[in-house]
Amino acid sequence: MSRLPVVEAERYSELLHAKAEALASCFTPFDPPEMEIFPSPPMHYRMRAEFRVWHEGDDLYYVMFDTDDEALAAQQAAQVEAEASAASAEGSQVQSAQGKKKKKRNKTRKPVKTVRMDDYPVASERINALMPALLDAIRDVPPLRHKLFQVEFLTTLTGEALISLIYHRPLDEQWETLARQLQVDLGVSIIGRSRKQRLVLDREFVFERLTVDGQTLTYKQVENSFTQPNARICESMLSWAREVTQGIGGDLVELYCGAGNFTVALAPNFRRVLGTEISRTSVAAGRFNVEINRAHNAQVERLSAEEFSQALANPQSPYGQRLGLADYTFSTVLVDPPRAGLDPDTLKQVAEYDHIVYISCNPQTLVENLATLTQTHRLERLAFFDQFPYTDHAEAGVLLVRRA
Ligand SMILES: C[S@@+](CC[C@H](N)C(=O)[O-])C[C@H]1O[C@@H](n2cnc3c(N)ncnc32)[C@H](O)[C@@H]1O
Repeated sequence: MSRLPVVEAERYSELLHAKAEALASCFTPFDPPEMEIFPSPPMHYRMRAEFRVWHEGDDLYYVMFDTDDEALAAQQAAQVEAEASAASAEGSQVQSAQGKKKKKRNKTRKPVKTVRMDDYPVASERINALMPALLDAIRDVPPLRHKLFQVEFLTTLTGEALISLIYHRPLDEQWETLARQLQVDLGVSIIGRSRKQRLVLDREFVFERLTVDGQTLTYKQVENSFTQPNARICESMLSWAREVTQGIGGDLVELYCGAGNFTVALAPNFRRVLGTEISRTSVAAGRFNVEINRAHNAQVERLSAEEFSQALANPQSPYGQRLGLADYTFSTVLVDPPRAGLDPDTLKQVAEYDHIVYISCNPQTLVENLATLTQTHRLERLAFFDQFPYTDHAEAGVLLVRRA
């Protein structure tokens, strides 16, 4: 099966409803309410995309890997990286003994299935415009194309764009001078990366503006850190979460809060909000986003979900005191974990709140966690957000309320 989404805009509605039906059937053991369905735009919905760069003689183009096997995809990535590195040693017809050895080893691996990507209809229009423009601008400029093996695009609804160029060689002053000109020519910000090197020429972030329930929220999104890929679906998720928590009051704790995506949007519904997150970069962006959106009742702290469970169990511990846990009265928890879902301690802790909002990018682990949570809580709201059209992946949201 193909991992790469194939856009079939005219069939989008049919595919959406088939996926919704399959998803809804996962929740039947939990006596669910009717599932709310939030469609994506049928095209140009992904605000970020990354491609490998394939060098072929004087030409270069983007490729992606097409397999449903994650391990194979990772292996292919490593293989193509090695090959791209060898191929981009342009002009050199002499292969090193090491290079020959590498090539021989690769022959024993499964064949790489790479797909040439001249455009990417699921990605934003800005990414589609930048894809050929970037290649045209660097094709005949050896210092910019030499050993370039990956390109990452991060764009926004407001039209901002940041491009990361990733190399198998150290970046020097000549690269920097030419990349600075490239920024101007393309109207983007550029970051150059190679082993142990990260050159931020202008800035390492973009500003996204999302409309939530008629209100515009501004989010700093930093390169190479988590952001919801589908901006319109993100707006739907934020509006839904705001609606289902309206009138609850009390305090909200959020685990896995990233750069404060939900923290900022839900702050008006609560007396105070505490967002927690493990990534240093996301925590810094989260604090910035709290400030810029004047969510003065919210704070973002760096700690893992596991550490938070420990702190909550002992509010007088150093962590508990630093967070001021004794001053909170949490009525609600919002979790938005990675695909693995909640670890056993976090699951136990989450069951302690009267209201649970669970946003999940993996229905399988959500269902596993619901088997525990529905022993104490009833499933009050259920939503399907089509974050990843034309794939089997589904994003779901549930509201659980403690049983009387
Ligand atoms: C699916 S993302 C959600 C981020 C955020 N809610 C949003 O909407 O952008 C999951 C987040 O969990 C963070 N994370 C992963 N493992 C964690 C852990 N054990 N404790 C706390 N945060 C974790 C990741 O850094 C990532 O930001």
